[in-house]
Amino acid sequence: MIRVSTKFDRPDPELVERLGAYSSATIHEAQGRLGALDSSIKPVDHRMSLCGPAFTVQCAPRDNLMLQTAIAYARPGDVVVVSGGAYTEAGSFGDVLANACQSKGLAGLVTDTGVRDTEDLRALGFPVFSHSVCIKGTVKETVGPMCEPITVGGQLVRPGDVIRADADGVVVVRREDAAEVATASQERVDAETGYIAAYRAGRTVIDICNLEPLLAAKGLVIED
Ligand SMILES: O=C([O-])CC(=O)C(=O)O
Ligand SMILES: [Mg+2]
Repeated sequence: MIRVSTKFDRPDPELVERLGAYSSATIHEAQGRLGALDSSIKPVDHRMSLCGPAFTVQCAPRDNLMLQTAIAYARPGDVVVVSGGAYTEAGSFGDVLANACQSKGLAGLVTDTGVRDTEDLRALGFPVFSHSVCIKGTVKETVGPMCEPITVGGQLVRPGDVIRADADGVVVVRREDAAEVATASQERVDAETGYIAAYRAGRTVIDICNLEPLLAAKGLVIED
């Protein structure tokens, strides 16, 4: 017998909302360039984005039994994070399951395997981030872990960690670091807003980034 528990601590919803205000790239930078899932995991529509606690599940390759089970037990606001062993030649999720997720109020799905029915997923607007798009169907045979730490896109994802994803990619934030990362993200946005204002006012990259001493120290002489 395999026992799984669906009980885990979720982050404060206000904290999730705060992180959702920042882009995946900003969060990745703000937490010291950590947490980015492999860049091959991308939205099926660039307008899709999500932010929510991870509800993790491990599937056997080309088998979506546990993914279906996870959808049944995930809570509104959760992001279902699926490892299918990075098996690309399977369409483990499509518009039928997306309707099940959306009607439950789930925040989205992230997977290192494939999805299908992408035209319908785009029309539905349920946020789906996948490693591949593949028409090949899956079986429902293998039980496995749910709400346990898994590896997806080269990153460890634990249940309750915060997943933020947008057109640029997917980043995971440790639940215990979420408040600190939100603050650091705001600091980064403030700094970047300052850079943009300075560039628009006509200042140069050399000036703003103080590149002259750096380039000179590296022995670069520019004849302009
Ligand atoms: O049926 C499946 O297993 C996956 C799929 O295509 C859907 O959810 O529409
Ligand atoms: Mg389908």
